[in-house]
Formats: sequence, structure tokens, C-alpha cells
Amino acid sequence: MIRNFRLAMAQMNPTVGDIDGNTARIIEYVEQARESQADLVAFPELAITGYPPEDLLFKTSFLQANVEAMQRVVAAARGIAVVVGYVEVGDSATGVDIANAAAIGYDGQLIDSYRKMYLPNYGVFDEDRYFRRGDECPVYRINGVGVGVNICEDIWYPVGAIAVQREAGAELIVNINGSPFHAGKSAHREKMIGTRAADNGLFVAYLNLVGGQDELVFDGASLVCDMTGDVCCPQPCLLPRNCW
Ligand SMILES: NC(=O)CC[C@H](N)C(=O)O
Repeated sequence: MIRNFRLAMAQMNPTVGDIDGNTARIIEYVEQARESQADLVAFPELAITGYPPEDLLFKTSFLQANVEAMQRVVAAARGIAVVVGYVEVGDSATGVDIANAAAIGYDGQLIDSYRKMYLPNYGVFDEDRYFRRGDECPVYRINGVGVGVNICEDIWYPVGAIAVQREAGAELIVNINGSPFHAGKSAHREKMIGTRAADNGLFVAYLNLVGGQDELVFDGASLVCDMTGDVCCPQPCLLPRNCW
């Protein structure tokens, strides 16, 4: 059962490559969410770098700046939990060892880094080119509530992270997205998220970014589904919106 848990979702429009600009806005929203007494504030998939960063990911200086930005966001999140999409950089000596990740911070400390498990590699997506996949999907207890975090494609499969996180005690799933628009997609997503929520008997918060990047348009349309699958907090299409 969820008890008085306030989730803030920033349906924002990050700019690909503008790490400093994106981070300044993220920190401003963290402060607003804390003032609203949110328990947790969430930001979309790769919100720090913008999505999709593509071959910027081959630049070491870009990766390093993104890690430092994530650390600034986490440090700014005093008195609140934060989930923010960034690129995790591993310490492999053999070359590229990066993951499409979500940093989980609590009261100014980095608690964990969740790595996306299902990397889309079809149509407009080529995430296998860049990222290694994750293989762990923990549950965090945040102010008394079991919270599982996962990233976009992870929730599109019934047997993905969500089923494991439910078994591990999750009551709320925070799924952060960079999900592009096509005709009919928001209705399809709404049905899919409702099915996941109802099948697993938990709340699912679906947070998508907005804006355009080359040929892609991200439509937002974030929402929360309750444990019966009903949508309880629909957000607008194609507009930035902070919901808390
Ligand atoms: N960023 C992603 O993982 C996107 C893939 C997902 N199936 C979508 O289009 O919403």
C-alpha cells in the first residue's frame, strides 16, 4: 500500500549536448520539488545529456562532464530523493564501458546507479552501438515506500525489470523515458503502462521528455497508473510540464 508519498515528475525538454544548461534547469526543478515537499523528484531518460546523444558519447570530455553534472544534481538534492537519467561511465581499461543509467540520490548522497536492461536497437534506436546493458534491478526504500526504477524500453516487456522489482517489494515503479511520438503511440503507451501496473499490483509513474531532436519528436504525455491500471495523473502532450 502506498502511504502519502509525493512524487514530482519534471516533463522537461533537455537539449542534446547542453549539459550545463540541462543541469541548471534540473537543479532548479529539484529545488522547486523540495519546496513542494516532494519525497522524490524524477527526470527523464538521459536528461543530463539530452536524448539521444549519439556519437557525442565517443567523447571522453563529454562523458566526464555528464558524470560531474550528475554529481552536482545529487549534491543539490538535500532533503529529497532524486532519479535522473545520465550516462554511467565504467572503469574498463578496454575502452567503451558506458551505460544508459539513472542515478538515484537521497539527501545529497549517490545511493545507486540503475543501468537500462533492454537496449532498443531497431527503427530510430541504436543503443547497442553505445551502451552495455544492465543486469540488476534493485528496489529502494524511500520514506517508507518500496521504489523500483527502470528506463523506457525496460517496461515494454511483461517479464522485464518490473516483475523482479515487484517480487523484491516495489510498490511504485518510476520509469523514465525518451520515447518519441508517432500517431496513436500515447494511447498505446497508456494501455501498456496500465497493464503493467494492474498485472503487478503497483503504481507506475511513466515520465517522458518533450521536444525535438533531428527527426525525432518527444511528446511527453507522462502519466501515473494506479494498481488497478487506471490513469490518475495525465500530463499534456508536447508541452514541458512540472507535475508535483
Ligand atoms: N528510449 C527508449 O528506450 C525508447 C523505446 C520505446 N519502446 C519507445 O519507443 O518508447
